[in-house]
Amino acid sequence: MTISIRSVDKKFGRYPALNKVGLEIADGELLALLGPSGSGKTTLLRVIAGLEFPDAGQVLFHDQDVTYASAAARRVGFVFQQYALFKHMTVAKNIAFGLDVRKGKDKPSKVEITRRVADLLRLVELEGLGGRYPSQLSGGQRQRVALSRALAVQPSVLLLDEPFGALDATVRKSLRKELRRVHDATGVTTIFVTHDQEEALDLADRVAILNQGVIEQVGTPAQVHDEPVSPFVCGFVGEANRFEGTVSGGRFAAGAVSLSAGTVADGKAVAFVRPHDLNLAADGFEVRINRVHVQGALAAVDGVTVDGQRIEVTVSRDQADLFTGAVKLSARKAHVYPA
Ligand SMILES: Nc1ncnc2c1ncn2[C@@H]1O[C@H](COP(=O)(O)OP(=O)(O)OP(=O)(O)O)[C@@H](O)[C@H]1O
Repeated sequence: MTISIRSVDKKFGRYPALNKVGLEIADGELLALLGPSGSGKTTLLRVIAGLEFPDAGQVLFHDQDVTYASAAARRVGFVFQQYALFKHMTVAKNIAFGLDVRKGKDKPSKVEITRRVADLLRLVELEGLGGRYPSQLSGGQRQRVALSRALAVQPSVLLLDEPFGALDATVRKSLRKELRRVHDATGVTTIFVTHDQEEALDLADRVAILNQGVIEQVGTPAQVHDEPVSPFVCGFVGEANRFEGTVSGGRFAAGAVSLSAGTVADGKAVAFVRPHDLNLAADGFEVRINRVHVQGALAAVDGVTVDGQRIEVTVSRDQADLFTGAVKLSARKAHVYPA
């Protein structure tokens, strides 16, 4: 199912939650909506679901205008952060629910429903747990049931709103992999809301970054990380050292820090350098090293420039010993924007 969102506006009172939002989602794509709290992610997901209607603009499913169609008519599958499972029903009954409530010729036979539930339990690796009740499952297992239940009705699109938000980091990571595997197995167009950039970059084919109701950039995880189009995207996606300074003749300067500014015009500017884009260089700017801490195969280095700006560097562990006392650093790559 391809989805087109065209110039969608949504206000709550006078507050614009979505402002001229446009987005094209390809058939079978897994897209993450990423942004800070209050940026409009949930509102956009609800507009796509048909749980909220826009003030202006259009939503198209496969070239058909569904802007004001109900959620049921759109055949969307939904997974929320809270496990919205029916407590008094077994796992199997929960998964079968959307099929059980169908009427007439739309309702599959009992045998067919049992087969589909078994397939879905296998898909999310919960075989043998169909007879349990939600209270007898872990948080991660409940979300896998919620995912199966959303998939049972063979939705045209699967929408997930922070589905792993309430789970601990390890379970989140494994469910992320699981969702990707399930997506690849089913091919359902999937839109996933998260405020966790690592989750978005790890999971999605493309990431749409929202800031105050506006989409600032849509791109592959590599594009939004390596070629951020705005200071907001650069600061939000991935780690970065941030400097406020001035561009003059193609160089950015902020106190002791000097960086290539590319084609940015002379004037006030803001610059970002990823910690792994800094390296030792005889003609670099001086940094006094405060601390080196090993993190697995990498080492994180904390330092400070002569005029007191904090600098973070990430290096491979075998280079860590070189970072003692005072060193000189230069940036392999800097992102500079007019301020
Ligand atoms: N029903 C509503 N009534 C009034 N304001 C609302 C309503 N729903 C959302 N808003 C406001 O619209 C803005 C966008 O909210 P939304 O829930 O879409 O953001 P979000 O990016 O999903 O945030 P979070 O990550 O915190 O869930 C927020 O400022 C929010 O307070």
